[in-house]
Amino acid sequence: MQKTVAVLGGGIGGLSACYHLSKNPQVSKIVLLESSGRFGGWLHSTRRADGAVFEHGPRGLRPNGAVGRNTLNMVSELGLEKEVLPVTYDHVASKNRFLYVGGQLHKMPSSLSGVVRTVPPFSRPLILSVLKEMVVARGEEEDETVHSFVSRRLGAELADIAIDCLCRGVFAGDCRELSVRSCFPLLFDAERARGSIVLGMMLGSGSGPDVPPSALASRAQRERWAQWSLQKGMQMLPDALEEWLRNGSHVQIHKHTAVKELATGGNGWEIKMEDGTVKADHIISALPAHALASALPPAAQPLSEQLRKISMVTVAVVNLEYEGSILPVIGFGHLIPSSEDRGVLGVVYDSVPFPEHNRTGAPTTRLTVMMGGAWFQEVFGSVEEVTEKCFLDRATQAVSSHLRVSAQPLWSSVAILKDCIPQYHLGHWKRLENIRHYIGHHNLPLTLIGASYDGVSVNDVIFSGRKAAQGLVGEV
Ligand SMILES: C=Cc1c2[nH]c(c1C)Cc1[nH]c(c(CCC(=O)O)c1C)Cc1[nH]c(c(C)c1CCC(=O)O)Cc1[nH]c(c(C)c1C=C)C2
Repeated sequence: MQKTVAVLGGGIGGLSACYHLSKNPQVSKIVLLESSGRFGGWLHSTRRADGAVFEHGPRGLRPNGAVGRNTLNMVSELGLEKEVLPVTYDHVASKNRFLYVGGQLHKMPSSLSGVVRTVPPFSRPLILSVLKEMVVARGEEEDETVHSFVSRRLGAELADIAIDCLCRGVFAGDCRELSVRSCFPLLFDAERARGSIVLGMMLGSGSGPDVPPSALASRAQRERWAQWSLQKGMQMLPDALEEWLRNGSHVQIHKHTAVKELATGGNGWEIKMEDGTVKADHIISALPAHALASALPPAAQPLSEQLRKISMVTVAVVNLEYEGSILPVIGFGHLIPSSEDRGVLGVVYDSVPFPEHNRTGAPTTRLTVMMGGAWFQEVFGSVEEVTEKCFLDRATQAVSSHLRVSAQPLWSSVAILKDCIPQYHLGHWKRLENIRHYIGHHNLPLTLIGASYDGVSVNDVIFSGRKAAQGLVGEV
């Protein structure tokens, strides 16, 4: 029998699920419901008439691993190959990353000599921590915070500075609360399998899903791409997916359609919106966990309770454009540990990896300052009350003190990404186990995808959409 699948949420995960469902002959109808007026979620680019492109959310994607190959395969199938802007590992934006500690920028070691010497802000050569790591006893806990795990294995200094920064760059989160098991499963598994992160990384600790590479993904590997973007910004990807879905005969696309309530009925669902009801045999939810919790029926209260425990943080993203080449250093950008400044997380030097996104004509420098995250409320107060001007002032202050830039920006934009990154706090794995057990035990025709569960990167989210769509084969 042919079935109807409803996909809730038109971010990149929901679009990816629809794309793969549209190739599944067992699915006769796909209904995509998006509450806002646009698809793509946090993938959002401003394209100015003079050719300049500014990213308000994720910028370069990584090509590595099964999930990275999977995204490039999709890019290729969507006909976007010619739009790809690769950045290789030997590019200066891949080699040079900085930390802002003690009022100064410090280049992170990127070669062997940087690992064997003492390189500030660290007080001893990194090689000593690495060698010692191999003999530290295996942890016994089911989960541990990222900070505690790294302090135990590599020392407090690396945890306080490097890992604190990394967690701010990836999760905009606090490494003292984030779970190593869920945020860095490769590190956790390496310790479990080999007793050491270093040995685990060298020897490998298991294989990922099998995703054969397209010609584009093979090219990325051959040419050693570290990251890539698209000519007119990352938003080209959801735009191309939307076009693909609009050309499909059995996909119904709805924008401005918020889901109010979900009710189970017969073997499927009744999805109540402001102006009508849709019936579906199966739901793929690409909504953030807390948004799904609010729509679930009262009978599913234990599930809603678990979903609500997956918290989110808000990031203020300020894009700045300056006249000329104003950077005192060249690289990917710099991160700031929470001990130095709790509110400003980092600065990305966008024009270094992607000069193609600069306006045509005279040279410019494009920067993005990221603020808030896990410290948003503490530093800036309530998201409803804080003004865009406050973020713009704080961002230009940070650029002038960290990069010694006294010029005023030519152009700026402030975006407040409310609840944009889920936080996999200590015990996240157990919450996922409870959630999946509830869904299985109650035979709910419901699949959860998106950043709230098994990985926050764009590649992870796209892959979760594919897995959900393919997992329905034989089931719907
Ligand atoms: C809106 C802000 C975001 C911040 N992190 C993410 C977003 C969308 C998500 C994210 N960023 C990175 C990853 C890792 C995996 C990947 O797919 O690339 C994820 C899930 C990488 C990254 N982005 C920045 C940094 C410093 C890193 C760490 C790794 C690296 O050095 O390449 C830029 C950056 N992103 C955020 C901040 C605060 C920041 C600071 C410069 C938050």
